[in-house]
Amino acid sequence: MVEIVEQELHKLYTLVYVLNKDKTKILLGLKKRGFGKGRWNGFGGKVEKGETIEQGALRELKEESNLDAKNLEKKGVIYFKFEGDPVIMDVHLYTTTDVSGDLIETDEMLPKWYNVSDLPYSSMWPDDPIWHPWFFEGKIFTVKFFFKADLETITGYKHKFASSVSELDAINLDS
Ligand SMILES: CNc1ncnc2c1ncn2[C@@H]1O[C@H](COP(=O)(O)OP(=O)(O)OP(=O)(O)O)[C@@H](O)[C@H]1O
Repeated sequence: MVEIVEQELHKLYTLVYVLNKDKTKILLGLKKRGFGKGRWNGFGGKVEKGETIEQGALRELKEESNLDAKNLEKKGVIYFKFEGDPVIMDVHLYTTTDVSGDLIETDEMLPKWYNVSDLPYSSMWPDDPIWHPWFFEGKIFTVKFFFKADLETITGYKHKFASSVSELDAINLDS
């Protein structure tokens, strides 16, 4: 018997959520082109060769909003698997309340501050309302979402919480 195993290829991405000091507001950007066009999201993108994930997160934040972050706090890893696509997106999630520079609209993003209690979920990724409660409660987590090829329908997810960031890498969602 031949067992067919689908190869999984992982690609590294970053996602940065900028919050105000009292964490009542979040800076989102309306994606103007490419993957996720028309959706409000944090700032981020692919990690490039030769940079650390954190360097990639800082670079994407700067490229997409013109902001510099003083420090980034890691909050989790979110995996996305789309039906029929062997690539798994490994999205490393960071947050900061400490940014400097002038916020600008860029080719990629139209930025806007939102009240945390009033986010535009109908124009955001459908996974956001699932993991946002964990994020806003300050939890550290890892989660894997399974999407249909329509990039819209979630067929399932599995998640685990970590007690510290250093624990994150060791989490196996399949055990
Ligand atoms: C499926 N559900 C999802 N839910 C929440 N966030 C999601 C997401 N899927 C992708 N994301 C984020 O969207 C950005 C895409 O990045 P993306 O534009 O592709 O990368 P990058 O800027 O390098 O691209 P180009 O320079 O245009 O090639 C990146 O932050 C990534 O973490």
